[in-house]
Amino acid sequence: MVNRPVRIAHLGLGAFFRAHQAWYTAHAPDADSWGIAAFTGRSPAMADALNAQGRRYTLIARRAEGDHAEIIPVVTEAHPGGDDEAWHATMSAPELAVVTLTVTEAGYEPTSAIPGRLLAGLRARRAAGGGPLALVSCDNLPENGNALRIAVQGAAGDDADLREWIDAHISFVSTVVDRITPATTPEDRAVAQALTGWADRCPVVTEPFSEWLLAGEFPSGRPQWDVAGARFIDDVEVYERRKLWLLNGAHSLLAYAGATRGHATVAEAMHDEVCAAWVEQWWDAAARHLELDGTEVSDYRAALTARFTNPRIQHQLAQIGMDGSRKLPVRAFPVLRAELAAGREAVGPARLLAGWIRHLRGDTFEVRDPSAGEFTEAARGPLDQAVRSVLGGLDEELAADDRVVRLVADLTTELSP
Ligand SMILES: NC(=O)c1ccc[n+]([C@@H]2O[C@H](COP(=O)([O-])OP(=O)(O)OC[C@H]3O[C@@H](n4cnc5c(N)ncnc54)[C@H](O)[C@@H]3O)[C@@H](O)[C@H]2O)c1
Ligand SMILES: O=P(O)(O)OC[C@@H](O)[C@@H](O)[C@H](O)[C@H](O)CO
Repeated sequence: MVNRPVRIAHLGLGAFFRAHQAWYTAHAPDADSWGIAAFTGRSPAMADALNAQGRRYTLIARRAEGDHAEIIPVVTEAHPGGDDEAWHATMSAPELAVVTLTVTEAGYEPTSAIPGRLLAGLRARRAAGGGPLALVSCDNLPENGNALRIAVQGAAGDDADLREWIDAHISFVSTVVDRITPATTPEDRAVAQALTGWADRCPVVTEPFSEWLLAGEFPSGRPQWDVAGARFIDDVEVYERRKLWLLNGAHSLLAYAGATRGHATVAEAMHDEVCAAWVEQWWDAAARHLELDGTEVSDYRAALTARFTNPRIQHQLAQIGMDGSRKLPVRAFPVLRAELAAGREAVGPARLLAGWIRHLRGDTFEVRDPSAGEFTEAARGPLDQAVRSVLGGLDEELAADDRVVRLVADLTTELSP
C-alpha cells in the first residue's frame, strides 16, 4: 500500500468531493505524492465509516451502457469537522499545499462555522511558521474564490496582522466544478458490492461526465490534475455563468416546478414534455445573456439534455431543492434582471420563482433551508402579497416591481395542481 503524505486538506467530506476532487487526485500521475486529510462538516458518521474500511471507497460511474466501479485510495485521513486538534495539526504541517472545500453555499456566510474554522487553521499555520497555501472553493457560487477570500478575511475582523499574513501567504483559487453526484442510497451499496465483491459502506455513484476549471495560483504546488482532465485558465467567469445558469438554474427549475407535477427525480421531470419545454424556455432566456458563441451554448445545452435524461442517475429533486434562498439569487435573479433590462417579459426565470413559491407554500417536498421559517412565513396568504414578501426577503427592487410580482403570481397559479 502506498504511504501518501498529506498535502491536501479537504473540508466537507460529502459525496461530491469523493466523486470529483478525490477522483482527479487519484487520476493525477503524481497521485502517490498527494494524500488528502478530509474533514466532515460536523457529524463524525462519514469519517467513522471511512476509517472503519481504511478510507478507501468505491466510485461508480453510471454510464448508459452499465456501471464502472473503481476504488479510490487517496483519502489518507478522515476526521469529524469538530476535531480541532486534527485540523490544527493538518493546517500547521509544512508539507500541506492545498485546501479544497465543498461546504454548500451557506458555508460561506458569516454565521457558518466554516470561515472561523479556516481562520483558526490559518492562525495555527502562521504560528508554526508554515508556508503559503492555495484555498480552492469547489462550491456552486459565482466567483467562489473571491467569496471564500471575503468570508475568511471577514472572520479575521480587525486582526490586521493576520489579514496581512493571509494576503501574503494565501491564494484563493476560483473554480467551476461539474459532476452530477446524487446522495448515496442503500441500493448503491448493493450495486457496489455486486461489482467489486467488497461490502463498501460508503460508495458514491456519479455520472461519467466531469469538468473542473481553475483560475489562480498554487504557491506550494498541486497534483497534476491537468493530466487527469482539469483545465487551468486565466478567468472562469464566463464558464461559471454558463454552468450556474444553464445547469444549476435548470436543476432548480425542475426541482420546484417539476415537483408540482408529481416528479421525484431530474430524469423523471425531463421525460415530461411540459417540464422539458420549461427548461428550453429558461435556457433561451439565460443563453441571451451569456458571452459565448452560439455553438458553444447549443452544444452545452445538448449535452445537458443527455445528462439530465440519463434514467440511470436518480438525482432527487428534493436534494437539489434544499437551500433555495441561497441558490436562487445566484441561479435565477441575474437572468431575470437581464431579461427585464432588455425589455422582455422574463417568463423563463419567473417560472423558477413561481415553482419556489409553491414549494414554500407546502405543495412539494419538505422545505429545508437555513431561512425556512422566514420564507415559509413570507409565502403565506394571498398570492400577490406572498410573492412580494418572498422576493422582498432577497431583493427589494424586484419585490417593488409590480410586473414581476404579477408575472410570478400568475405563473404560480398556473402551476397549481
Ligand atoms: N453533488 C453534486 O452534484 C455537486 C456538484 C457540484 C458542486 N457541488 C458542491 O458540493 C457541495 C456539497 O455537495 P455534496 O453532494 O458533497 O453534499 P453532501 O451532503 O454529500 O456533503 C456535504 C458536506 O459538506 C458539509 N456541510 C454541509 N453544509 C455545511 C455548512 N453549512 N458548513 C460546513 N459544512 C457543511 C456536510 O457535513 C458534508 O460533509 C454542494 O453544496 C455544491 O456546492 C455538488
Ligand atoms: O449541489 P447544490 O446543492 O449546490 O446544487 C444541486 C445541484 O444543482 C448540483 O449539485 C448539481 O448536480 C451539480 O452542480 C452538477 O455539477
